[in-house]
Amino acid sequence: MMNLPTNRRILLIDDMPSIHEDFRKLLAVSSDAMDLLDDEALLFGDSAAAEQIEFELDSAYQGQEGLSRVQQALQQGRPYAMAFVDMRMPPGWDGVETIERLWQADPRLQVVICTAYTDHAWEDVLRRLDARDRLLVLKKPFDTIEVLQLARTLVMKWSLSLQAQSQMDGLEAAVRQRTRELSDEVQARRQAELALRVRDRAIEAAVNAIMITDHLRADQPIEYVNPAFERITGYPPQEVLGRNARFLQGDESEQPALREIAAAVREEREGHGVFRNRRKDGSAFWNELHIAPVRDAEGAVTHFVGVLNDVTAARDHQQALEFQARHDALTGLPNRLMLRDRLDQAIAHARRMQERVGVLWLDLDHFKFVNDSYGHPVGDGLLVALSTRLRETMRRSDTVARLGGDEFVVLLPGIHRACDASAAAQKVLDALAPPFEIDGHLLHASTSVGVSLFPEDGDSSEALLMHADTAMYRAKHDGRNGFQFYSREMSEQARERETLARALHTAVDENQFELHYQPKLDLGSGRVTGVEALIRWRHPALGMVPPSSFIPIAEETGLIVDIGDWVLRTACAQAQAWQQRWQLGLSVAVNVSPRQFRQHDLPATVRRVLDDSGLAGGLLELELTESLLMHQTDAVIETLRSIKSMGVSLALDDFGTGFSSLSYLRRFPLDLIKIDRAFVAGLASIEADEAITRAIIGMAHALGMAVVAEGVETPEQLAFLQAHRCDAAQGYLLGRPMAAAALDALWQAQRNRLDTPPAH
Ligand SMILES: Nc1nc2c(ncn2[C@@H]2O[C@@H]3COP(=O)(O)O[C@H]4[C@@H](O)[C@H](n5cnc6c(=O)[nH]c(N)nc65)O[C@@H]4COP(=O)(O)O[C@H]3[C@H]2O)c(=O)[nH]1
Repeated sequence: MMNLPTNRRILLIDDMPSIHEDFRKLLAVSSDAMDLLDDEALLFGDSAAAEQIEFELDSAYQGQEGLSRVQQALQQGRPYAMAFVDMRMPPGWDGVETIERLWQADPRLQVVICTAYTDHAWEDVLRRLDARDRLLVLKKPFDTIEVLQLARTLVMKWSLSLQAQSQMDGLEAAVRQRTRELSDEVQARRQAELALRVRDRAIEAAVNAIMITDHLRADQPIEYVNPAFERITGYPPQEVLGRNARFLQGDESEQPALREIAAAVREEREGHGVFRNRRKDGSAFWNELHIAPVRDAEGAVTHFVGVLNDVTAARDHQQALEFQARHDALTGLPNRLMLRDRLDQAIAHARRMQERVGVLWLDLDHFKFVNDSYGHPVGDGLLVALSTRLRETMRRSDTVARLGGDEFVVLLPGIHRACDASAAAQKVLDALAPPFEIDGHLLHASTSVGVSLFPEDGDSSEALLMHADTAMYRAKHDGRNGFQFYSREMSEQARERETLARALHTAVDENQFELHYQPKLDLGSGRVTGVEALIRWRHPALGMVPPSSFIPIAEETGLIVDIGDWVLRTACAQAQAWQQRWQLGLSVAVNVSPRQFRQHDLPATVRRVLDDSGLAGGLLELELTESLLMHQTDAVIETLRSIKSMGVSLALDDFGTGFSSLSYLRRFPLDLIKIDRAFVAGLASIEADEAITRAIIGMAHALGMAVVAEGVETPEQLAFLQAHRCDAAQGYLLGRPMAAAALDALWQAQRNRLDTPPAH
């Protein structure tokens, strides 16, 4: 038996105090009543009778009072289970009105109308109150048992209905709860479906190809591919579903990245690789593939998801960048970086195989002239053409690299003898000998080549390159357009050169230079008509340093410009001093180096120096080298002309040692040619030298130029030159270069001779 909520509170509303008395007695538990209840228990099997029923009876004598008691009881949380309400209670509300009010306050209150008669028809009453199950009618006079039974039943009913209500509320709450849960579930399912749809859509719309394979079936067939798969590979889904993805490999199944993917599948883990695949049309593309296993609830792999990305463009770009980083932009040849790699490899290989490695360092002779004279596009064209020729000439296994500017290196891996390297060097020289035609210009690209060998000249790429460079420098020094093997002495010389270069800076700052002057004899008159100024460096520790040792360094370092200015100023000042003192019209010849000619505004300098010294332009002669004129241009001719317009003479020095082409002499406004002392040395002994000297004199005269012979040391040489109408001569025979003061005696004698009238 469940525990019912008990409520024994009963309110009696009646205007008759006697009735209240009667009810009080009635509802007190009498033995009769207990008997009666026992009978009921026997009949209904309920043990309610066993309970000690003690009603709590309250009294009210008017409807209003009854209402306030009901309200009070509600406030206390102890409502009445029922009320006996008298029908007629003058002067207050009658029973019906009272009941209406009571129910407004407490709709659960059960009411028993006590009446002997009624002013209302019962139908009206019931319709008006509309609460038949809460309302009973008790006719007076009351029967004790009836009242008691009514009270007991209604009290019980109140409890039962309260319980029923609470059960109903519980049920409703449970239903509400379940409904909420169900709607949550529905909502969650909807959201899951939406999320799946979004994911599906994302896969469908993905730029990357997505492929799902069945891991549980034999040969792991493709189960799904998204539209991007067809875009990238060209294969529509129907042609790939059910197949293993390896058909994308074509015949390139040996790529290392593929092995990594296969391992990842085998080991059921994530994997990544970039490899070449084939599209349906057979074209190759670079596929960057990521794969990841999909596991079921138990953790077993059921599928693999693969994301494919066509990275061909990015890879091409990267390869282009890598190519750029390792190649020369102009010629496409490997650059220094790549050369170093190849050289390192060649050395390692040669060391294992007991072979040699040859390094040829090439430097174009006079490339700067090409650039300066014809402009950079022509210079670039020459470099490109030369690169092509070199590449075509050398073996495929050789590396032809450009280090920048006009410097190239040819790497000869795996040679056996030193003569293999010299043969290669000669091949380079031969290949570059024929002229190049660039933009309508015929250009010669003579080259100086330095050769170093592994292992004898060094066992590292740095050493081999450095020594090949040193050897090249020597080759250039020894007359250009040739090759030279490296030797240990060269390194020593290179070191000396460096020391000298540093000392030369100090020499310029501290003016350690002097000028010596070598007389030039006019062979017609037998008089000294001028001198050549020759620089001397008196180094505080090294003593006299010959010009042949420091002029090339001064050229390389650019110091020649300052030195040349000093020479010009000093020589002109000296010539003017002599002129003022001796009035002999002696000219002074000054050597002008190519760099000086190129980098300096020479006409302006000459003008300034003449003005400053006061020397007449006609007494100055500039000696130019052949290489300076070799790449004749309008600019060079223009410079020469403007110098000549000051009355200054122009001489071509060391004629016969360089290209010695008389044809180009015609184009320059030259006044005289100086025959190199190498030819003069052979006069009166070597027939060929005599023939050449004769030819030079003849052709120079034909072109309106005078000829000066250098290095005359013997009377025979002098006699030969005189006999062949050479105009002037210099040489130890006639006078060594000497300090200015030492020449005063000569000028004095010459002055005297002029002042003494000839004897008749
Ligand atoms: N064996 C022999 N040699 C003779 C004889 N007569 C003269 N010499 C030498 O021949 C060289 C002539 O000068 P160079 O050909 O212009 O050759 C010059 C010239 O190219 C250059 N040089 C000298 N001074 C200057 C200068 O002030 N400026 C520039 N740019 N170069 C200079 O240095 C080169 C060498 O000058 P130096 O040593 O003074 O050598 C001088 C001179 O001393 C002889 O009979 N026999």
